[in-house]
Amino acid sequence: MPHELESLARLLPPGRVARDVPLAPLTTFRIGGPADLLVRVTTADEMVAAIEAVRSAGVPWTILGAGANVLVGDGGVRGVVIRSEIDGIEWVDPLTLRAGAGVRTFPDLTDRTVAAGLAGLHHYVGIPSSVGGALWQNLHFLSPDRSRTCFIEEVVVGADVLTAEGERRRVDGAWFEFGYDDSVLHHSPHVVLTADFRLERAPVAELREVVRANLQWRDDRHPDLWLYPSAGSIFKKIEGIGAGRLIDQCGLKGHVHGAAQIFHKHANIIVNLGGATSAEVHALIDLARETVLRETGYELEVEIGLLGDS
Ligand SMILES: NC(=O)C1=CN([C@@H]2O[C@H](COP(=O)(O)OP(=O)(O)OC[C@H]3O[C@@H](n4cnc5c(N)ncnc54)[C@H](OP(=O)(O)O)[C@@H]3O)[C@@H](O)[C@H]2O)C=CC1
Ligand SMILES: C=C(O[C@H]1[C@H](O)[C@@H](CO)O[C@H](OP(=O)(O)OP(=O)(O)OC[C@H]2O[C@@H](n3ccc(=O)[nH]c3=O)[C@H](O)[C@@H]2O)[C@@H]1NC(C)=O)C(=O)O
Repeated sequence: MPHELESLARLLPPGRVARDVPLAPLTTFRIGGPADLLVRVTTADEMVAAIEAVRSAGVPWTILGAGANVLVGDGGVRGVVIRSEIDGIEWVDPLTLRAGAGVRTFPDLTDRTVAAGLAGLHHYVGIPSSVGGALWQNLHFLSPDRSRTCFIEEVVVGADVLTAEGERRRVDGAWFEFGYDDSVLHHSPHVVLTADFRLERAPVAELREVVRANLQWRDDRHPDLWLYPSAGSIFKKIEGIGAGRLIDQCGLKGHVHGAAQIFHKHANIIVNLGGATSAEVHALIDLARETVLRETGYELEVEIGLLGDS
């Protein structure tokens, strides 16, 4: 191990740096080989120390949040995987919540804000994500009347980040250059340490009704992660058409390859039926892309992050 990583291991509490750690249990897909080295950080200072160590050691590194939007290759991930478990939720003022990048948007932030009668994060109930992953992908869900999509960017007012240049600084929401399934985090290796969300007062009963309806909506379409591990939508949205609808029209819904399946309720989701490999999921991705292109002319683009060696 390079000496910078030895020093990091000495700095962190015992057990937070380990070699050859299987990543499958750290993902909602439950698929993937080991990280050469896994480092778990629970504070912003530990994250900064970890990034400084991997940068000066010159080894490849990857950040993992809730592991809800990634497919890890069967060969695992070379170099260092830093799991963001940055903790802590505090009120900056009565309407502004600050949360560590490793905090779960659901259930931690939804539960806390709904109970306090604050609107803004309740839309994202039921969606697995860390705060860092939510900013990375601009977490989104349909509005209560289903007429538009709500994005987490609407409530992000600031964040503490470690920039790609190694500077720790406070940024505002605009700095993230949010788009659909997109932010500046996709394009430069900046790291989110904490984020601030500005919320609005709303009656608790009204928020609870949105929570109930959104959970019902997801339950009707999405796999229960305990029964069917998955990573949510596999392909990017095709506005007004629907990636899932195209795959469905091509007759691929329910198609099985090994232990991976194009989910029987929603064709844009691939599920792990038990012991699926990354290679099996890739085979289904290729099948869907080739079939949809041949039969409809549309090119499907993968939405999830593909980590490591397939
Ligand atoms: N709508 C839905 O039903 C679903 C939506 N999702 C979305 O997927 C995302 C899942 O989040 P999560 O599981 O936590 O992410 P993951 O653990 O899946 O990590 C995905 C990527 O997020 C980036 N990332 C994570 N934390 C940080 C951080 N602190 N700073 C910078 N980058 C970070 C990393 O990108 P890099 O490697 O480039 O550094 C990482 O590879 C959410 O945004 C959610 O919207 C997921 C499932 C279902
Ligand atoms: C699941 C995710 O995000 C979800 C998000 O939860 C919901 C609610 O906002 O809207 C999107 O789903 P979606 O179901 O609209 O996505 P698509 O797969 O493009 O489906 C569009 C439409 O196709 C139709 N459809 C879908 C699947 C199917 O098997 N058959 C079918 O006919 C449905 O009418 C559906 O409404 C996001 N998916 C994408 C790719 O943008 C994720 O990011 O992982």
